[in-house]
Amino acid sequence: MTGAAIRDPRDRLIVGLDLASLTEAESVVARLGDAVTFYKIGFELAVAGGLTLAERLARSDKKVFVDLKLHDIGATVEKATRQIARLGAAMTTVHAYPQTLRAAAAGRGDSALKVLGVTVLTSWDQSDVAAAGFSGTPEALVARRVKQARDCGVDGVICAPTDLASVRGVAPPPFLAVTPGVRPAGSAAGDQKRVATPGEAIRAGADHLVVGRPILAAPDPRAAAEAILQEIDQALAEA
Ligand SMILES: O=c1ccn([C@@H]2O[C@H](COP(=O)(O)O)[C@@H](O)[C@H]2O)c(=O)[nH]1
Repeated sequence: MTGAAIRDPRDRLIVGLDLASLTEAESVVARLGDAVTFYKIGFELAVAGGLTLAERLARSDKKVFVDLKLHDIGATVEKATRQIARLGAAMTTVHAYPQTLRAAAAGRGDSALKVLGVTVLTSWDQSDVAAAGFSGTPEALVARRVKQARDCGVDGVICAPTDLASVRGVAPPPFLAVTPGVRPAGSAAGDQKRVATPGEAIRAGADHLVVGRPILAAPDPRAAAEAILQEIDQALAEA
């Protein structure tokens, strides 16, 4: 199920478990309880044994996004993607370069895993794009990478919520648009540079929102997640 068809706000919110140990991650999952059904496991937790948690969550009643942003020679990316599919993950990421995208699409095969191409990191602005050696704006680079992701056979992209209007112009649903860089009004942006609120992201066409620190660092993580779910629900009702 993708895009407009996803009406339960819990299927839209992906909580990033950016934590240093399995113990901490398991404690957050327990605290969030049935308020959260979708988790992301990235580099920090993955190197602390997080892939075993990914497998356990996927075998329980949760969905899991294994966010390893693969980028390597094609054979390596293809085999790694196949292994991530075997964990039972619902989503994974590769950097949005054509060779890498095609390899990941091959590794996914006909499994249920959704492969997403990372377009331009949400922590990048114009100066970071230039420093990395690319000409043009972040928006232009995102648009180019979305077209390449679509043409290379992956299932969607990671983009900033502020990119969604142009992303949706190039790749309408059911192509997935998943957005980190989501900040409830008043919460600290941290190192994120292209940000929007949960409501803005949903109204602009995001399928799923990834939220880490605004929930993990909150005094009451469950209440913070529930406030975001309420905002998502409100935005869906307006759509
Ligand atoms: O462009 C990207 C790609 C991935 N991320 C990941 O999303 C979360 C965001 O966490 P916050 O604490 O809500 O900022 C984090 O795991 C990143 O690795 C991203 O932010 N931007």
